[in-house]
Amino acid sequence: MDFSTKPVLQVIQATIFQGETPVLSDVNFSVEQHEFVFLIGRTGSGKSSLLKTLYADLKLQSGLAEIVGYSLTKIKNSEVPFLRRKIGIIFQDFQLFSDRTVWENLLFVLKATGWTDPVKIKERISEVLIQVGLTDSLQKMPHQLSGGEQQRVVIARALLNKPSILLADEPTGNLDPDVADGIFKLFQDINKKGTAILMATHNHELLRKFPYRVLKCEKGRLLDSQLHDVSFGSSF
Ligand SMILES: Nc1ncnc2c1ncn2[C@@H]1O[C@H](COP(=O)(O)OP(=O)(O)OP(=O)(O)O)[C@@H](O)[C@H]1O
Repeated sequence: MDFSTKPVLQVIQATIFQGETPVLSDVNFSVEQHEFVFLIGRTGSGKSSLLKTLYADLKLQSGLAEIVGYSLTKIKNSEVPFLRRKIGIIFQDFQLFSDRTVWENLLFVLKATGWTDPVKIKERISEVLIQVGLTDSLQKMPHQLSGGEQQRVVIARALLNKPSILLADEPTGNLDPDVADGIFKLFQDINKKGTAILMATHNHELLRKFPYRVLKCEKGRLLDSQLHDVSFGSSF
């Protein structure tokens, strides 16, 4: 366990680009260990571009950013897989291998990230499936699971390497409201156990119900509810 008080993520004077086009400028924020932060903004305002920059899918071309101990300015391509082991990434569309069982989907990630001991592999897969409340689904194919169950497997997969932060892009977007509530509660449980969470969402209900800190992409800037009056009325 990391007992330091260093932020898990820090961005200083960054510009977020899509190709040559700046999407967000003068981006400054940090996320502390154990924090839960919402990322909001209208469609096309730059939420996904920011998240993609944070997991090194888009290059940080200007400014500084450090996440889970890696500098995004200096990171080499060969280091990106190691960075992603310490970040859990969760998207709206589930992206499980449709031709593999739950067990095989999880096993694939562990093997790809250097796990070799069969006993430890079995143990870790059981642990994450217990954590997401899916203990009976090991041998099921993704199509045999509901949308909410599939999203739980995706979350289990993101937890395998005990990440310090989860980056989630609209993780409840495709789900029925009741199912979405269950998934959100799971994120809260994970956060309570010490993993920071940065979650992009369009879900007004969540913002009203849970007074977590909010970062808002607006007109090419990133506003922070700790510093600015961030409105999240009806249009974001
Ligand atoms: N692959 C891409 N190539 C070029 N431009 C892109 C690409 N993806 C997104 N953009 C542009 O970058 C800007 C920010 O898009 P982004 O996807 O980050 O917004 P968003 O806030 O995540 O939107 P949404 O809520 O719809 O997911 C938009 O103008 C978009 O058109």
